[in-house]
Amino acid sequence: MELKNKKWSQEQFFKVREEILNHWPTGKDVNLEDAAEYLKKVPEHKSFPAKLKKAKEEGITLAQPRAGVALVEDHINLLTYLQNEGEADLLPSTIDSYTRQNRYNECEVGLEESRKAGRSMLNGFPAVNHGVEGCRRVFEAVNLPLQARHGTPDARLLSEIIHASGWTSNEGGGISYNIPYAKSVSLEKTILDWQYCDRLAGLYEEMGISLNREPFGPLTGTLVPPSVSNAVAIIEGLLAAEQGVRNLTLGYGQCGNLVQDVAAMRALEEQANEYFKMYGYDVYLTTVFHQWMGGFPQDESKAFGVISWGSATAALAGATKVIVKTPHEAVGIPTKEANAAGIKATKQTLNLLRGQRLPMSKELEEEIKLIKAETKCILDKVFEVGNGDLAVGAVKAFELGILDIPFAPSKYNAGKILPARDNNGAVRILEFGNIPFTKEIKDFHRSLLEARAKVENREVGFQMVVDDIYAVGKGFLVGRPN
Ligand SMILES: CC[C@H]1O[C@@H](n2cnc3c(N)ncnc32)[C@H](O)[C@@H]1O
Repeated sequence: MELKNKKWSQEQFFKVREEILNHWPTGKDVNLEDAAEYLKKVPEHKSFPAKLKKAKEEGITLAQPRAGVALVEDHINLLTYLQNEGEADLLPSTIDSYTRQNRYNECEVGLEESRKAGRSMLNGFPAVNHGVEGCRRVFEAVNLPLQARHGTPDARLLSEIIHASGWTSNEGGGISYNIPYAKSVSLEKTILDWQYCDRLAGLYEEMGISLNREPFGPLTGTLVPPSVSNAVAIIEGLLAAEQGVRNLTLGYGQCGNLVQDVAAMRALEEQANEYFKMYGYDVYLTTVFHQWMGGFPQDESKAFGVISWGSATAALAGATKVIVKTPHEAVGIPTKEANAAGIKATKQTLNLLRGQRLPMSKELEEEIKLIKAETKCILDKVFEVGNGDLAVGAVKAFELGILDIPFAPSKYNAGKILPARDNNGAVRILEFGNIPFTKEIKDFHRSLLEARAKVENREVGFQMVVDDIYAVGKGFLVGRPN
């Protein structure tokens, strides 16, 4: 099928659907009419769109952890603990790495090993192998909305199964679940495959069932400049809207400087809404702020400092939702206790800051303007190289380095862009590659990096990037020279 940013016909969709439901035996248990009936019975308090809308109207920030283990019963115990002890507002099921690569055979092995070992031998919940039956058991056991969180380039079967199971939100996108997650999967394929996932959500919308879609905002989560991640978020939002998605959460990964992070969230929401309006999409938009996605301190007390700073920033930015980290972030998959502790620390901070927003200031206003201007430079070029087609333009933009994500593993990513922090810790750009910013914007970034270099009595250069990558793990924001 030729890639273009056009809503799939039902014929196109059902033709592909026949094939993907055969990718694993559990696919045969997915029945659209049965799924629609099941979804129509989802109560408000277990619907992602409903709960997000309520939070946005009340001006509060919801807390959502990541969590996933191999066996259904253990996963139910984990989610129930995070709901009752952790006081989570929304629940995930973080899907395991084999499922993300469609390696369902390995999931079977991991499930068997988990039963034998009495603990999870997978790094997440293998939803495809558990199928609708297992995923519905999870959904019926909890009392909060449930979302699939993963990193799956081809999530077509996974999306069919989780939505048929009452899970009213799905994370991911054709760019955001490819470039940071895969090495050699073509963008044409993943953008097409995610058009399928969005068209599925659109189909349910047409049946009167609202489902939430959440592109993965942070991307590599390593010093990603706000305008770069905002551009990708808006592109994925527009691609989803074209397939009939009506309820979107666009996201951003914390960089660490308060004014820049609040500006990024404000710019994202305002600019995304401008584009939805410009292209005539009726989208209900909410936002998600991811607590620091880079290297974490090993020390758990210091980790709580990072978690609380991310929570405070999310609240002051007025994010609809914040994704929670845990004090085990530096070591691996958290215990349920550590996961719950991360949520409770987050909610304590959110509650202390309830109703507060970072006041407008000259600094904040300028940062919002800068991020919007940069994002517009990128999006204008994406449309141009795609001759007006956003899907084609996105693929071309990566080929030309117009879209370029720092430290991404994908061979389709140019990898020429190099970020570094300025003296206040805001993420700026040291090497632009082919990112199409104006000379004025490039000079502005350079001047800020020169100012830092002067303070640190060193040259602007790659060592700053290296120092910044390790800084937070060492307890600082800016990687100062020794
Ligand atoms: C996007 C990466 C984030 O997802 C987290 N993560 C990945 N798998 C799991 C998991 N199974 N349980 C809890 N957190 C998880 C990981 O710690 C990191 O913060």
